[in-house]
Amino acid sequence: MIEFKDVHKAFGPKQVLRGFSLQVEEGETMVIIGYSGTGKSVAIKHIVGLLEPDAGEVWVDGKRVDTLARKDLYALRGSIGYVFQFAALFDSMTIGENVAMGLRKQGTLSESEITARVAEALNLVDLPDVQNRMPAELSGGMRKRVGIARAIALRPKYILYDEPTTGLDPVTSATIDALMVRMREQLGVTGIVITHDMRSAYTVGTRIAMLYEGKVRAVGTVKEIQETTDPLIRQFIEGRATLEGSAPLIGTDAALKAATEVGAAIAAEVEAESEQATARPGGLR
Ligand SMILES: Nc1ncnc2c1ncn2[C@@H]1O[C@H](COP(=O)(O)OP(=O)(O)OP(=O)(O)O)[C@@H](O)[C@H]1O
Repeated sequence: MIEFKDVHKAFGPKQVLRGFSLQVEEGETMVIIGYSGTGKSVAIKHIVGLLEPDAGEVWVDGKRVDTLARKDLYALRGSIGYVFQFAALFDSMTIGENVAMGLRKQGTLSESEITARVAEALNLVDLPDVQNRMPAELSGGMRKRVGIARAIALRPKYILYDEPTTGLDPVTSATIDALMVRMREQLGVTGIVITHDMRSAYTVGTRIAMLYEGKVRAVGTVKEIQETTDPLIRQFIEGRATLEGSAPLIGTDAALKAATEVGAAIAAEVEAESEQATARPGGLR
């Protein structure tokens, strides 16, 4: 189990986490949603000890991460796969070498065992034939799948996915979603997924938590989140417009009306412009 207990984290004067508490049970996939810059990545970096809380506790597998000795922290990291936002493959290494890297670092397997483990991981992400290719030869979606293969090659108990489908087309995103579901169903991996993609959240999440102003605003099953009456969560999951950057407007009728008016004004201007252009000799270019 992974547990955050009343975690606080600030960077200088910027308070990012302000009493963040969340429990992730064995075998589930917890999706964390929330506005950009609210601290989702900051939260999951605490799980692998990349960040330390200013106050509060972070527990993984019965161990308190934020007070672990370095040696024990490294051992714990061996049980956690981290799929980074931008795949983060080494360009100068082949795909096979990239996937094998963590296994070599662990130093517990023979070369033939590593070869077998790399092949198995690439098979699991449906990329059996790319071992000798270089990262630059692969599409963004394929690189993300390699990132997942690299994480699962270590047979982790937990996988943290930071925006795994960002920047991918809908079909490739669906493939990545299916892979995340496969990791849970076939390998029993406990996962945490940070995403802005609500379709992905509904597909892969056993539960969804929304982070807002440094705390968990709500956590529940997909159905519970979809049926929430909390206006702030509804606005987020429905992707309704705000006019103030990422600052959410509650009582969105006014926001929606204003956005519609702006949209209508732009449409009218474009229409007037094209009418003038058609009236001009030569018409529209
Ligand atoms: N190492 C750091 N030093 C200083 N500030 C940081 C550091 N890491 C994160 N922050 C700040 O903490 C805030 C939260 O960042 P974080 O990356 O967790 O947001 P996020 O919710 O994951 O956003 P996004 O959805 O855009 O990825 C941001 O304002 C960011 O600039």
